[in-house]
Amino acid sequence: MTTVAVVYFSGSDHTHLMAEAVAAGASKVSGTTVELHRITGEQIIKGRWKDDAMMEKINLSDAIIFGSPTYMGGVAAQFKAFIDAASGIWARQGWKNKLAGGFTHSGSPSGDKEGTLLYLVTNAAQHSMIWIGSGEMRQSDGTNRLGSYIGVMGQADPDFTGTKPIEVDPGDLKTSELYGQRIAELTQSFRK
Ligand SMILES: Cc1cc2nc3c(=O)[nH]c(=O)nc-3n(C[C@H](O)[C@H](O)[C@H](O)COP(=O)(O)O)c2cc1C
Repeated sequence: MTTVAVVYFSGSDHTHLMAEAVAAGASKVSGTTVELHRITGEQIIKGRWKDDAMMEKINLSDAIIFGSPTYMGGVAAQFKAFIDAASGIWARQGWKNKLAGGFTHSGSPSGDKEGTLLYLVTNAAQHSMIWIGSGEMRQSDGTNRLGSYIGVMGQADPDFTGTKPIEVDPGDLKTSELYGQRIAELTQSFRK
């Protein structure tokens, strides 16, 4: 049995929907336990993220898939606070050789999402984790429609009226699901 943790922040639920799709994909792989861990602003006190119970669970996983919306070309502050809280784990290399992946959602077509994913790669490298790319070619059914190979990208035009339901492009959801499945399968191969 292997455990895949999906750790993410989402301000207005696009990244949350992607996280659920990643989890659904990972759940398709028998012998995989999937955990969704949502970072919230309430976990940050005086600028420091703290949730010992959540961190303990994440530490026990075999793979961690990180998700954040793109805010100003990088990860959201709330997510960065979690990353900074994990620096103690970095010091003892507690995540070494766990598999890692990442996804992000933005409002603009580019929106500089690459900056977010590249930061997640850097963080994984600092932890000596093994980064897994998206692994899908662009396809006419919407799979990897944004052509991101580092990790998974999603994009939807912002609704400045605040009246429309929160939706993620079906192709981005499919890509997220395939990514979760890919990481769960690779985690099982790696742990054999
Ligand atoms: C503080 C802030 C900064 C943002 N910066 C960017 C950005 O740099 N590029 C972009 O395309 N969208 C940007 N957006 C839009 C978000 O990426 C977009 O709304 C995304 O879907 C939010 O994901 P969520 O629903 O999971 O919170 C920003 C939104 C906020 C609130």
